[in-house]
Amino acid sequence: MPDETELHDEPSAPGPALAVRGLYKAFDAKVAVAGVDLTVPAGSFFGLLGPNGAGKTTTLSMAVGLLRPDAGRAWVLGHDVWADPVLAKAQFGALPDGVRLFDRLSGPELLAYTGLLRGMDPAVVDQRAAELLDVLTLTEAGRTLVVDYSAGMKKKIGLACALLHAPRLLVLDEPFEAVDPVSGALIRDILSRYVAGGGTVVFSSHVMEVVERLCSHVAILDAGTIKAVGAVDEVRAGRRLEEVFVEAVGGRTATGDELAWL
Ligand SMILES: Nc1ncnc2c1ncn2[C@@H]1O[C@H](COP(=O)(O)OP(=O)(O)OP(=O)(O)O)[C@@H](O)[C@H]1O
Repeated sequence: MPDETELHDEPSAPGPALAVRGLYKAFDAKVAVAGVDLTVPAGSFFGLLGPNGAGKTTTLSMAVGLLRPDAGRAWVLGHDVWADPVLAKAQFGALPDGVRLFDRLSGPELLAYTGLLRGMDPAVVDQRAAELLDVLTLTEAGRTLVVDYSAGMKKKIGLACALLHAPRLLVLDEPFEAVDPVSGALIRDILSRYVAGGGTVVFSSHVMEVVERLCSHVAILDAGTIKAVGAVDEVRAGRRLEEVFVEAVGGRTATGDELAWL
């Protein structure tokens, strides 16, 4: 584990939307995140790419205050996520991994509950909830409990909860996973408009095309460390992002001899 004194300086004002310094997390002997520094500029569309098990979920969970790091710090719009959690958490909306939701509620109930927890005016919550359910095609689900939603519907209601209080930063773990192509296109549109309007999005993915199409900035994470980071064009340096990714994470190619029994 790195010594806290080795950490880089705190991000200076006017700060980035999200900054993490020296994030480190081990689960017993397994080091999941091995000292990650990231600076997400305000107004950027930032993709965190990495193969399975790279540490994306662990990094984002620590960045939004859902998982306590063994070392390191995180700031949202200048507010320390661990020292000043109430203020920091008011600044962003998060879609956590596995969509940890109060799923014994219907979609409208979950949105109402989320809005009231955030101290929002009930009339505003009702109006925004109806609009979000409509735009995300969840109105038809009616009183169905979220626990009985499909995986893609759970992603969408989780996204609706993250958007409800109109935060300036969204931190989304695999927002496109399990959603159908129509919903995927819809979510891309919503997020693109949100960024065009001055918001900042950070999301994790393994889908290169989505990151290449949407993002202004990218970080490639592998084995708990950042292998490349910067504006997408800088990281790509004239190549396809997939090539850079495979090179960065040491991709393996099939020789044709594997699984000969299959
Ligand atoms: N609660 C936990 N207990 C033990 N090990 C964990 C725990 N959470 C994560 N890990 C381990 O930490 C490593 C990083 O996991 P993480 O979920 O952050 O990766 P990821 O990049 O999000 O992967 P994926 O793309 O497959 O979702 C993995 O080796 C995983 O097994």
